[in-house]
Amino acid sequence: MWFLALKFLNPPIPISSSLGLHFSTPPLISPILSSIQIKNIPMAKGGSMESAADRYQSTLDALSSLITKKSRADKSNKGDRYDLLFDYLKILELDEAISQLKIIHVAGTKGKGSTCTFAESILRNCGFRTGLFTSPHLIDVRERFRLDGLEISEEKFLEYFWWCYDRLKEETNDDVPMPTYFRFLALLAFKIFAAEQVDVAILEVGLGGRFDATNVVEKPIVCGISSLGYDHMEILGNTLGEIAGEKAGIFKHEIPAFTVPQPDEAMHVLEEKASKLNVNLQVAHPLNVNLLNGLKLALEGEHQYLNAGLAVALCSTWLQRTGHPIINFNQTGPLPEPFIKGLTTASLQGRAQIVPDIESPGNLVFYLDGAHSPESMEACARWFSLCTRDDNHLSNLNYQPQQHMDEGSKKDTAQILLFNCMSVRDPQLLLPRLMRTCASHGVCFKKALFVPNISVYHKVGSQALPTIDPQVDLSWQFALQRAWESLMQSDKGGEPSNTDQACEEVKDDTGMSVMSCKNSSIFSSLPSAIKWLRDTAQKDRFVRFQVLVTGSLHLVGDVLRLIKK
Ligand SMILES: Nc1ncnc2c1ncn2[C@@H]1O[C@H](COP(=O)(O)OP(=O)(O)OP(=O)(O)O)[C@@H](O)[C@H]1O
Repeated sequence: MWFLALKFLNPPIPISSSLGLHFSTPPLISPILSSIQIKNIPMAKGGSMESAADRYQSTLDALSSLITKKSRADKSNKGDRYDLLFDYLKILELDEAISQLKIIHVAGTKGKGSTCTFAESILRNCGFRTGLFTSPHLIDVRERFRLDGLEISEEKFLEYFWWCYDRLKEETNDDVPMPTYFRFLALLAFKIFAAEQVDVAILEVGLGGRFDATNVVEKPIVCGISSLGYDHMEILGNTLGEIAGEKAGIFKHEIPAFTVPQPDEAMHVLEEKASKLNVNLQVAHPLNVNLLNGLKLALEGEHQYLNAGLAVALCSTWLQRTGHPIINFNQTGPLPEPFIKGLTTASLQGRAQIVPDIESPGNLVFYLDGAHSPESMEACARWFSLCTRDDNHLSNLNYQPQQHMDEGSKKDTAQILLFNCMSVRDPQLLLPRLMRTCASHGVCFKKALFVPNISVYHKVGSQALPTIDPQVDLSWQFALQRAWESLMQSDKGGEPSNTDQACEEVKDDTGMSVMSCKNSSIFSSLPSAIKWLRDTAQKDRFVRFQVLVTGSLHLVGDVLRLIKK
């Protein structure tokens, strides 16, 4: 049985504000901030003020200038000077403010973003003012900062951005250089959440845990470790135990923590680290679907029940520890109504997202999921296979498949893969998992398309698509294609290599030479691939084309930008 004292029944303990810069009702532009900000608005030629769009772009340019190749902590943290973060906190006068925030801190290999999104939605539905910091973003950097469930307004973003950026620019030097990209974003999140006086700040770790910029938090209310697996091994270590050790770096003395069921090797390390810090570490079980009163989780895929179970445990503990007691937390009693509402209405782009194409005659649907690790590839493949089996999931989207189609009949559907991954990933680990998990559910891709991303890592993009590089290097896409063709051949009992014979060199619609093979094609740009898909859907109107876009959250973001325009 749950007993939940919600905010409207029992107001939470007020969050004290000792930060001089706090404002009780945040004004649109505070006097202190606007005076700093105004000197930053660059003048256009002829003395006129910069337009809003130019101003936003110059802000993104300033942010891009912080991206360095060495912006991520390596395992030993050598040369990365974690201590600098404490200098930045002082410069920004944030050390005291952070200690006032009531934080939920989540690390993990997969499911961090989803868990944080569920937790935010639950606590917002309980009546709290929420701040959510996630990464990466798909289209606009402001997606990373949500206030009360909505991405921060452009106005507020600019205000806080320049407040932080200017102070840091003024106070940093050769010994204390400007923070790198992710560190700056984390500091900005702290600034936003402190100034906006959120009741709860939910923070997703960027990478690892121990040396992540979010880990400057000394006393969170509760910590979570989502599913552990193999990713970023060059930084975090090659074994699950080593990876778990880095993630457990977010545990704090006597602060309770939850995790999901993990492989033994990882669980042992989590338990060991927890016991050293006197942390009460508990395993949150996957959410029981029956607790949702016949509704569905807002984020699709079986793996989301793991993330939802973790979010429920984190929120229950947060409520309890901040003076809003849920007595007797157990998994069998009914869930409080705001929990159900939170879990069934949360939203996060690019994770198991289904978007019918608005430009096609009703027979082209994109299934987008930013999976990029072996375990998430499998989760993604299961989700795609299960939802392409039936069209019920489309009814929520007001999508009407072609009337004349024999709905549900396999012969009327064709599954296509649109794939790219970053070259630090191993396609030999990702593609076989994807292909074989789909095949085990009876789904075979008619064609795989390999494309380069449009977004580039060393620049933070705006809403507009960056220009496409006509001299793009496709060698990575050729490698992916060879891996795919070889996989297809070996799965059909043929020789695993020697795929080139089945391929021919052709020109794509930009005039670039690309390889077209029996089971796959390369496109030199994403718009060319989308155009091909739309033309194909137009030509074959009796077939429903179901396109799985996966391998990279950047690719997913680029596709969303193109198809949602
Ligand atoms: N519990 C899980 N187990 C396995 N895969 C998962 C799980 N949760 C999410 N995924 C997969 O990982 C992808 C990213 O999900 P999410 O953003 O929640 O995780 P993340 O840990 O924040 O990932 P990233 O490191 O990419 O930010 C999803 O699209 C899905 O394919």
